[in-house]
Amino acid sequence: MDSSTSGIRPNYINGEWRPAEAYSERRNPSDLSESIGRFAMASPSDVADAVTAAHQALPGWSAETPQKRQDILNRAADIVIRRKDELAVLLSREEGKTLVEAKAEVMKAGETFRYFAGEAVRMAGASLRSVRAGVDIDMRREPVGVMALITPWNFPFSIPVWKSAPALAYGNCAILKPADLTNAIAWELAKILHEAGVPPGVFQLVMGGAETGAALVSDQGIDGVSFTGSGAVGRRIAKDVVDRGVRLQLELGGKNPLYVASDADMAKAVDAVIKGGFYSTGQRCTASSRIIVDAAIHERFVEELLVRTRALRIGHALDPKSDIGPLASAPQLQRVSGFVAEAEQDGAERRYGGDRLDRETQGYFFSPAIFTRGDMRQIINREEVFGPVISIFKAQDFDAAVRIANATEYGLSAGIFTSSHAKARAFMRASTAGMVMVNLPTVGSDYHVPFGGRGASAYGPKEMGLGAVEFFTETKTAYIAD
Ligand SMILES: NC(=O)C1=CN([C@@H]2O[C@H](COP(=O)(O)OP(=O)(O)OC[C@H]3O[C@@H](n4cnc5c(N)ncnc54)[C@H](OP(=O)(O)O)[C@@H]3O)[C@@H](O)[C@H]2O)C=CC1
Ligand SMILES: CCCCCC(=O)O
Repeated sequence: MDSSTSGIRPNYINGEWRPAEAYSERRNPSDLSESIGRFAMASPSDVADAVTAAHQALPGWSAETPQKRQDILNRAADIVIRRKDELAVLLSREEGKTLVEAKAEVMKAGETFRYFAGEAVRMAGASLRSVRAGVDIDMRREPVGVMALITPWNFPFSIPVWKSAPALAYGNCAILKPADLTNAIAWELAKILHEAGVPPGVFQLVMGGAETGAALVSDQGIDGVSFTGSGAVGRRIAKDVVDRGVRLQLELGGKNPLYVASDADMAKAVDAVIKGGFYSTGQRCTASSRIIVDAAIHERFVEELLVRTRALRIGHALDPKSDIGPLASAPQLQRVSGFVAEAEQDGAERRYGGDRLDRETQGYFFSPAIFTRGDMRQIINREEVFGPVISIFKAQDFDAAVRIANATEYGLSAGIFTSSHAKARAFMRASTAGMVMVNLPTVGSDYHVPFGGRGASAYGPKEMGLGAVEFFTETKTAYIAD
């Protein structure tokens, strides 16, 4: 499958591995001396060929039995589970998350394939009586068509699977354009689906940068786009596709609050902030970035958080002693460092961290940053940092905490730590987020329920679970009289 002459991993178009002269190379963010590999950059004509191949495959695939689709997705799940250790090592080497986090991501991808394998035979409609005599109604679901899947680098295996599995389960054809930072693990996904027996043109991989993504989105043969990434790019894609009547699903950023009430279990709340704010090097759309703490416990909370944060081990993602790996890239390091500098200029008090770290290998290592004196006028509390940086607010009471929590254009995830069920229920009702966590970190989600946000965090149907069928199928209602 490799282009033997150059060792460049080829694209996967119409069931064949297609080489290209242009390539990009990825280096391990934990150890820049190590190359992860070289990956072919798909040209606009490669993208056009993929869209043509998808349309050629669509009639057969959409008419395929649900059993056949289920079998292929179950085989993909089997391969993922069988290869989970090597896939996790590759993911950790390429993206920089620790091996523990990489294994969790790979397992979640395998479970997602298994879930949507089952969904293939549960593509349910409804039969109803009409309000008119002698008329029956049949409502059924049908595939949308050729779907462009555009994914970010921070969950470079599970997000492509989150999109590919339902797309295929419901009879669509899918063309994946992964982030250029993380082609290696996406290439393995193409290999897995090829081995699982996906027919030519049903699933395809076109690697490349923003220009490859733009060529795919703007192709007139695309029937739907599922995008996960930054708000800026999502809005650009929306401008391009909505006028064309192309179906669109955007999963964007977050500025997620975690409220620690005075009756919270302090140790659990501190642990949740560490996991939600700093693990995965803070590079999660669901990361806890605004921590709101009741005034009565504010200083005790900050002190306990500082003790735990100082003990964190920042290092090579594959080192079992590392709690936190490097940032994913040089631009990420520059971006996060810039936010730290701005925060201090905006009046936030830097209590810990926020600096680039040297380690035995050259990498993008960065110390988790803790700011107090949080204020919504500070840029760090309005824009997504996408790094291990948290800002702590002091709240005088519950209502003040809810106001701060909701004071954002985003609405992805929000959390509360409290021992009061009444307070938890009140927060769940008052939150403007699409997902609310009670006594849990703001990160983490189950694969069988809808995932997604509101406001600037999303557009269109939710992903995953019962949400996926709304995006990856069209309903058709038939009225039948004798
Ligand atoms: N809501 C959610 O579920 C999640 C949201 N995110 C968000 O993603 C962001 C980080 O990921 P990141 O990859 O940097 O996001 P980007 O928006 O930069 O990129 C996302 C994807 O879009 C591609 N792309 C870039 N420009 C265009 C374009 N003009 N047309 C089509 N495709 C394009 C990128 O390609 P390339 O990278 O090759 O340039 C990449 O594959 C954060 O904001 C984070 O919050 C991340 C995970 C989950
Ligand atoms: C897989 C994409 C988003 C995952 C959200 C989370 O686990 O926090």
